[in-house]
Amino acid sequence: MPKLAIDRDFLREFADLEKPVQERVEEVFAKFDHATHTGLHLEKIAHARDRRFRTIRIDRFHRGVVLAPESGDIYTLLKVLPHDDAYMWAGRRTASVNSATGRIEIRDSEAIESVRPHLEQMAAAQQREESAALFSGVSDADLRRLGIDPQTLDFARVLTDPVQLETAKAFLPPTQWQVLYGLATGMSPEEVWDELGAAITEDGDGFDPEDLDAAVRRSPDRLVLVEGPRELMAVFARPFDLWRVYLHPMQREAAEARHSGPARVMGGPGTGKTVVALHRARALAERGAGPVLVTTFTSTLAESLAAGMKVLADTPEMLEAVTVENVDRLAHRVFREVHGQPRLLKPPQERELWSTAAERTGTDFSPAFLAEEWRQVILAKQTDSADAYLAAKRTGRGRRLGSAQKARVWQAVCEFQRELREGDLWTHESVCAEAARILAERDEKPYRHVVVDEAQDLSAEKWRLLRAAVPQAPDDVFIAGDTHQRIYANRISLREVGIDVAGRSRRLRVNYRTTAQILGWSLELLHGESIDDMDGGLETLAGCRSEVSGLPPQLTGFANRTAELRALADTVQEWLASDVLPGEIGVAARSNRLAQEAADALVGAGVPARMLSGGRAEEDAVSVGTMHRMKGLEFRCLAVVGADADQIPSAKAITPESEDAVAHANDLQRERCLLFVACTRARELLNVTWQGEPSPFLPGAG
Ligand SMILES: Nc1ncnc2c1ncn2[C@@H]1O[C@H](COP(=O)(O)OP(=O)(O)OP(=O)(O)O)[C@@H](O)[C@H]1O
Repeated sequence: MPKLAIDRDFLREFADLEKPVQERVEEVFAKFDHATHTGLHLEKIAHARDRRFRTIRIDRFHRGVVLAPESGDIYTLLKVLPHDDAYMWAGRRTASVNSATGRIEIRDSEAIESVRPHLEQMAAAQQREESAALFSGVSDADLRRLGIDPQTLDFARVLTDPVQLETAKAFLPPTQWQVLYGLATGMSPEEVWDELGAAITEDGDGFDPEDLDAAVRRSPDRLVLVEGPRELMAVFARPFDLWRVYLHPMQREAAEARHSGPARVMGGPGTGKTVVALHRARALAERGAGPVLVTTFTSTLAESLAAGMKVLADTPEMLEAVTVENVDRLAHRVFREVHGQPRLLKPPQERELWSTAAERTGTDFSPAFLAEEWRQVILAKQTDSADAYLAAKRTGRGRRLGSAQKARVWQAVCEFQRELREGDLWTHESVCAEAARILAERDEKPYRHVVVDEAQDLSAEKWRLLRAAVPQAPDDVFIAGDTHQRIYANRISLREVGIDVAGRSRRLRVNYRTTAQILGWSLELLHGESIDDMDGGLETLAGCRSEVSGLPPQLTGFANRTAELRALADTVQEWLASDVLPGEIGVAARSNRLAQEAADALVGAGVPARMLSGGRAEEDAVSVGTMHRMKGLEFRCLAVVGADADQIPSAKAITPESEDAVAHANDLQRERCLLFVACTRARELLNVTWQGEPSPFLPGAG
């Protein structure tokens, strides 16, 4: 039975076709799986360079271009174009199998052949001037090993200038172009080979260059094989949600692998960790071993995961097998089942209780210090006695405490906890710790698998709850996160909370969100910072890259806030005038107050703008919010306002160095990470502004 594969570029173009043409495309291909290829009336193309390209009638004016195998039964839909354009497009192209990756490649052979003589002449002229060929330092053997085929190799040999290579992107086979581009930018063949690593599915040789079926199956990042009309309609219904069906091989591997225990996926911003987490949840639900929990640290992020899950889980049974909720919600649910509704302590009440505890026990530690010590050491390490506290490692707490001081802190903590007990008072943390205790004692766990997104921001008691929510079994815990994007104070070690991912970590490197220019500049923000990997080592963003090129971030300083916000309104209006929709624009500020000022300035200038509250961007208004609220969102155009020395780092968020040097350094790092998170929400354009002195974190400002 013939099968249909759809090219990802076509799907994007499908969205731009007129509705009646879209409907015809759906009708024509819906019949595909019960037709034979002859029944489909695939027409040969006279004078085609590659006889495997065929066309199919869509309506009076349009033709589809299909790649038909000579043997095998997978047909690939590549294009739908007006009649003459379709014939021209198909007539000039050839399909081949990349010898390094085994994946399918399509090139515009006619363009390669017609440009080549001109380049050759230029090369000959330059040789007389003794300027070198672009790849003179790379041997043919290396090029071949990296999958460069004879036609591309011959072409590469006449290139003398990187600009020529840029232009050739439009017609060379894409993977081979990337290889050449890597070499042209100074990478060694070994480095390029490593880059190809994820794409190399089997050991180099042995790919049959004629076996297109096998090549299609090896190309899930580019071609999706649809299983029947229902799946076909689902693909056509969401042409923009490419992540739904086309996964990078590394993403697919991370989503589908089987593990003997907990596993995780790491990677810089926009590399598709959330996408992998959702696919993982679907894969686990499909395996049917038991209920899956998908979770994260805020309700806003959980909402967007739930929306993603709805897109992915296409049957009611699958949706039922997967629960999406944030960890606090799970904690409160488990707690309520046993104790009923908790009486929660409000932050001012908590401060008062700490002051009283400090007074009664005669210690001079500040309420804020005691509260942090309780959260980060006593709760985080489950410290339940004075001796345990004396022995506890106080990771992340800089101020050294002698044993006499520790004894006084312990007394104050006991006093605070006594007040909680006697008043039956709880905090979110103690609710979570209690829920973890309840589940740890149960033999029957509520879930079989847990998938955690934005893992870097969860506290130790939350991890303990999640650990206790699933049995220790294969594929029990799956973690997605990036410690470079940690924006809250929790620094934990996965091992200490009973989660061992050793040997089961994967790293994603290709950024699908941001342009290379925005990503490169944002990475500079964190340059030189040592950031832990939650597993005893250091995390790295090395190799994180985007394959999309765009404009560099625009950095501008102003004399005062009024001028800065006036310029913001002008910029946003320019974006709107260039066809960007209001919902595709975001404005981020460090403080809620400045965000509100920015929103007011936009509304005052007649721009529809709304403060982010639930976290969801609205289609008809520019979204304005704090950098914390930006987490998990993305915008075509993003303005970061108030990137001043006074706002970033925010003095309120920084522990004075004199009080605690380690906490001070950690707080500074967190502020950097927050700015990094905000800037990496931009897809195409990023505009960063400040008044007076720029933030010391900004690369290239001032
Ligand atoms: N294979 C893919 N094909 C097309 N688009 C993709 C793919 N993977 C991810 N994306 C898109 O890239 C963007 C970033 O993906 P995602 O939010 O999963 O990344 P992330 O690593 O979780 O990001 P961050 O850590 O910055 O929050 C999204 O718009 C997503 O739809």
